[in-house]
Amino acid sequence: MHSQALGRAESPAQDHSLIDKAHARSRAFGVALEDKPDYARVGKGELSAALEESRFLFQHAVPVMETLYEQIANTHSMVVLTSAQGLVLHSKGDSDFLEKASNVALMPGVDWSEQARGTNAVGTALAEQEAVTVHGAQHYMRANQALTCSCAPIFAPQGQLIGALDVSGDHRSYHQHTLALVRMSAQMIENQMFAASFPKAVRLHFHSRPEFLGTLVEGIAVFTPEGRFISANRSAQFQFGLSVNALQAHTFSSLFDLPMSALFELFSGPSTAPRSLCLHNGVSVWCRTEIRPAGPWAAPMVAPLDEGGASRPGAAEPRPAPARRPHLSSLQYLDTGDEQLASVIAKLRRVVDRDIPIMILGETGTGKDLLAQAIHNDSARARQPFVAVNCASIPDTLIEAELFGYEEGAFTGARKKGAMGKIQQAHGGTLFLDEIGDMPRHLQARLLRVLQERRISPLGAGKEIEVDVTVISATHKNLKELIASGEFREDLYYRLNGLVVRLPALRERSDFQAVVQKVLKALRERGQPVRIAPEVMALLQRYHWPGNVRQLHNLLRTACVMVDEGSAVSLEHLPDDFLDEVHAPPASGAGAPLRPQAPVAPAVHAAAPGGDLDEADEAGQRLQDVAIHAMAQMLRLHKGNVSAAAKALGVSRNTIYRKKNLLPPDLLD
Ligand SMILES: Nc1ncnc2c1ncn2[C@@H]1O[C@H](COP(=O)(O)OP(=O)(O)OP(=O)(O)O)[C@@H](O)[C@H]1O
Repeated sequence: MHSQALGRAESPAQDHSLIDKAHARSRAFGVALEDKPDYARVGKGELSAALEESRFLFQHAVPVMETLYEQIANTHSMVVLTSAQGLVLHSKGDSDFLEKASNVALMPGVDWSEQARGTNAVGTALAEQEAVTVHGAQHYMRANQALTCSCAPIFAPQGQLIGALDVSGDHRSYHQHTLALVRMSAQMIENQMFAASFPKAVRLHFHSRPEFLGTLVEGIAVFTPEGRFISANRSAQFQFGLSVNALQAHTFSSLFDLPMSALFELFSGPSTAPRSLCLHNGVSVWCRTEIRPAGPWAAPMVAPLDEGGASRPGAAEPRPAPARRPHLSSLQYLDTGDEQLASVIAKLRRVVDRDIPIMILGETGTGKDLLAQAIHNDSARARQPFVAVNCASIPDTLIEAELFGYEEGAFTGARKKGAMGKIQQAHGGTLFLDEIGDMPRHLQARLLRVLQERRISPLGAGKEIEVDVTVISATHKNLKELIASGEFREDLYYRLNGLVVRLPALRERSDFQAVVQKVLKALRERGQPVRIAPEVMALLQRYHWPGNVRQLHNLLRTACVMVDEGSAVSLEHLPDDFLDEVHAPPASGAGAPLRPQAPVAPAVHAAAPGGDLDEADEAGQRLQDVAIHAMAQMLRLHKGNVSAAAKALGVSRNTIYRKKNLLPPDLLD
């Protein structure tokens, strides 16, 4: 589209309240209406630092700016790229429309924040995080009223504001479509940055109309190969009806009501035709995906710029992402000063690489999965696969195929070429059997045979396949009780419990503050603020944390999102439901939400002093009834969506799956 084809109008249809708000901010900043134009540029060092910080944006924005400029050439306008602070990083075009005194106004190094220049498209778009045109007299400073400017903010693939794209020109050259053009160009930059990020992630392209796949308006969402949400572009956020922050609590299966394995299955054939899927809100979309190998998925932020601001040859090529971050995945990382945990870690270190099966016990969210990964990463098998199977979340009817795999035609609906089971996938590495207490009885014998004979026979296969796996299992259940009731095989139990370790609940740990700091550090690595006010720490320390570290992690993540950059997390940033729970008087039989000041022993079947075991059992039963009732209510509210119900309750999905036998059968999706 050439500029001549753009429609003209006298002035933009503008949301006046937005301009009024910007004027009020400008007054509060003390910007003077009549200030003489002063377009002093920041020093060379400061500009280089800003360019360095924005190098990823710069690399992807410059080519788009060229194209945009071709479309507005001869309109006495310039295309301008700024940082998130409103500092001009790059501009393209002829500044002859500017008065002599101000012909450097749009040059790199000039600050166009609202604080510096009052209401203007760049400053106001950044402040409002919204695309805006500021035309003629709408500018706060008289010196800028000869301009018409349209600007759109630009967001990084991880969701944070990183800059703005602007077209500024003589106010007489105003075109009503300039803002749309700028908005589309900003989106193009965002999509290109998105495409260059998360190289190893599973990337899903989708739109309700198949002809829009591959265009600027398609939704793109990326997930880890295990199905954890990583990020989504603007269109995807719009289609999900959720912001990128809200999406952090989701997984592929909670957004598409399908397990990740079904997606792999759907796109496993040679056809690249789009397939129809249904979003969690009931909207049907057409999807395309490229299944990539599992592996590290974080985005490299590409190579640095040289002095002149140009990217180095080949700089757009992503550097290979580092392998796993060692501090996040080793036993050493988990040791933060709690004595019980230190002794667990010391025992584990002795058995790593000794081919001794390890069993991890602990409440939900205490970090059993993380510990299993750490054991694997500290072992000689670290470069081989780590394959986790959650026995509680796979329906009984599928667990056999999931674990042992199947051959072509093994059962109705079996995939054409058959499928490799998880045990075989773990060959050479570690098989982590999470929630082993939920393994159906009839499969326990088969599993035992695999562990004894180190061979598997996939469903429908005549032959056996050798497998070499080291096994780690985990459960929150009392396996001895399950053995007594005949639900768990004793011989399998003894096969699995070479070394049994128990992870302490968060409320029992003496290193609570260190755990909080570690979780905050992990959040900071995703660009979020980290300080925490002392009264918040005191409150957190007194809470009883039924969901353990997972609950703490979720709470801090939400709180950090609420906080302005540089400020500390204070009480007002904590979610209302958490504060309600903390401040509610303890319901009879439901236990107090705050833990006693002194560390407590695990409360399993502990009779109160002077009380008898029956009373404790009764209280435990009442507690269980309350929990089941709450789960059923939440599941009803969320139409059987286990992830959404678990999130609303602040528990893990496993906690709900574990109670599935006690819940009305039609409630689980
Ligand atoms: N020591 C820790 N430091 C930081 N984060 C942790 C720690 N332990 C657990 N977490 C975090 O808490 C969450 C739950 O951990 P994990 O899945 O390992 O628990 P789990 O005991 O296996 O839970 P479940 O029994 O419900 O499967 C994860 O987000 C994990 O990263």
